[in-house]
Amino acid sequence: MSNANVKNRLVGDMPKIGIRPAIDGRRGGIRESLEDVTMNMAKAVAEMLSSNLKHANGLPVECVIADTCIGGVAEAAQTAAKFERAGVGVSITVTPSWCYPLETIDTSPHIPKAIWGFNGTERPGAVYLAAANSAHNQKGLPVFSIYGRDVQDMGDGSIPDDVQNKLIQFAKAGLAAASIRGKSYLSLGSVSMGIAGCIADESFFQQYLGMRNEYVDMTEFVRRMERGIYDKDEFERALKWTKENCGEGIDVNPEHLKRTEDEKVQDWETVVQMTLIARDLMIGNPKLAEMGYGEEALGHNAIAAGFQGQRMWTDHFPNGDFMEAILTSSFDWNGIREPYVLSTENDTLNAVTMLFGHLLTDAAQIFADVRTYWSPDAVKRVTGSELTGLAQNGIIHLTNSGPASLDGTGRQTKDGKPAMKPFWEITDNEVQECLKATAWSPAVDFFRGGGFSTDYQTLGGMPVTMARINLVQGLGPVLQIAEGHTVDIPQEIHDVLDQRTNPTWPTTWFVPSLTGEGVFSDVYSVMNAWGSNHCSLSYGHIGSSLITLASMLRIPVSMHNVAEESIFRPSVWTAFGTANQESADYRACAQLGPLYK
Ligand SMILES: C[C@H](O)[C@@H](O)[C@@H](O)C(=O)CO
Ligand SMILES: [Mn+2]
Repeated sequence: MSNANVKNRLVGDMPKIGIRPAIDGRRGGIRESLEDVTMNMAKAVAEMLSSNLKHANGLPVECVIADTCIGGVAEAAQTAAKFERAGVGVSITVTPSWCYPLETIDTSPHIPKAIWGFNGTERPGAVYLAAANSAHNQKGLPVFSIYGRDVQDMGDGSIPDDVQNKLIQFAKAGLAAASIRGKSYLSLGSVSMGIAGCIADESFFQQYLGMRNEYVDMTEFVRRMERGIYDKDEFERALKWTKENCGEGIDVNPEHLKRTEDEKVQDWETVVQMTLIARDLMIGNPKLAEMGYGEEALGHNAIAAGFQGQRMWTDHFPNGDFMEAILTSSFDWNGIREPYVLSTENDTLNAVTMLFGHLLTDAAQIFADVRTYWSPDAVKRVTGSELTGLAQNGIIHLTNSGPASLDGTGRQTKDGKPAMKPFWEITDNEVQECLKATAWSPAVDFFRGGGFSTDYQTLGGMPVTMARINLVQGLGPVLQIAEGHTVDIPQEIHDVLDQRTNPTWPTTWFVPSLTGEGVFSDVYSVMNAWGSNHCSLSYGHIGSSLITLASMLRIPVSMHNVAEESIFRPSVWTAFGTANQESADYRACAQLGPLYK
């Protein structure tokens, strides 16, 4: 595998989970009686988390345990220093006993925090938990409170399932926040066709995500193409792979607009070069240093990027569809690898949503235009046929204007059902199936400079979550979430609807799960309430994890269909009201303000 295509991070560079065993500091009996049981809780949590979690780049998740139990402020400070040296990004305090809250809690302002207070009664771990929660809340340092449902015996070293689930959900979201912090968003170009989501709002990136904004003009692609600033060997390999694996689809253009065969040959070379160049711009490439381009070799430390494309680029050059589709997929000519987060039309807000989804699921995301709500009546009128099954209440046509990750074909499987998986679970055979399910159609009239769009139909039956961050003046960022499923519809219906829309683009038919309440009372209302033209689609029902991450970053959730019992936010949220959680969420986020302000 080429060095260039590995996201060049080592285990040591990844944020760690810091585990803090807190203890009653009284010597002469109490502390001594608790040392082992407390440290063993820390070890059990570390073991459980590192065996259940990986970073999205495939590296193992490491836990760092405090050198001693924390009985007072001196040990709390020693632990904070150790964690800082070790690069801890998330902290979990565990205890089976009473301890002194203000002296033992983690007071670092930027690290997401949780406390597991053992549900036992020999020593009052839950009393500590409640007192520590109140200390955190009084100090404006939100903490996730974890308290098992059933009483355990003091000597019971196991972690109950409900506690495990909360620890995992908290740790995964906390690691996502910590992995984003300090990275860049790279705008390749600027605002596409007046789409507001393309505005890189620096305060949002800096204060809510802890990120930098980087900008490269699209002329940089021209410079690197014309001067050959890319790995030529890799280019030859990539082009060969592309010719062998990326079959050309139908050319639906009228004769006078069709690109000639010679132009198409040239276009393939251009789009493959663009793919190499965009990746190098994001993460750098040591090969470029060998070629004498030391500055270019470094890249922009970008964990996410977007390509403006339309219109300045696409009016003249081949479009970015191949580049966006391949980079956001879990494989290319170098083999199976972590997908890149690269947004179409440089929609920065959709890129951030994709980044959340990627870091929470470890898998590729589908970037989509939220194109059309097809009611059962409208479908009947234009096709003469009825929607049935999951599709019977209408369907939402998710179809990006050209590219989408090939994982979005749904040709990977989990337990025999369509899925989008972390790259380390994907097989060579599944890669072939994704490639076979995709045709690369010559771009239509919107794209005067040519290019090849990703034409596929997502298989039905995948549980998925549609999400989107919107920015609202005076309010800041808000997150929308709709869990649901991809659906198969009869091919004759698909063909009519696809033909009427654009037969060269990827299609996902989506049905949100209806709850009977608010905007989730019908499919139309979900579409009608969507806050922008784009969404990101993640595999699985991850609304609850998205809500946990959003609460860490103080982004309120403006709509969701997640069951109340699976919502997990810092304990201070309950102080903002318990009867109406949506309203409490807005007020908690507003009061706390962005994490990195
Ligand atoms: C081809 C068109 O310009 C599309 O790119 C446009 O409809 C969009 O996707 C807008 O988000
Ligand atoms: Mn679009």
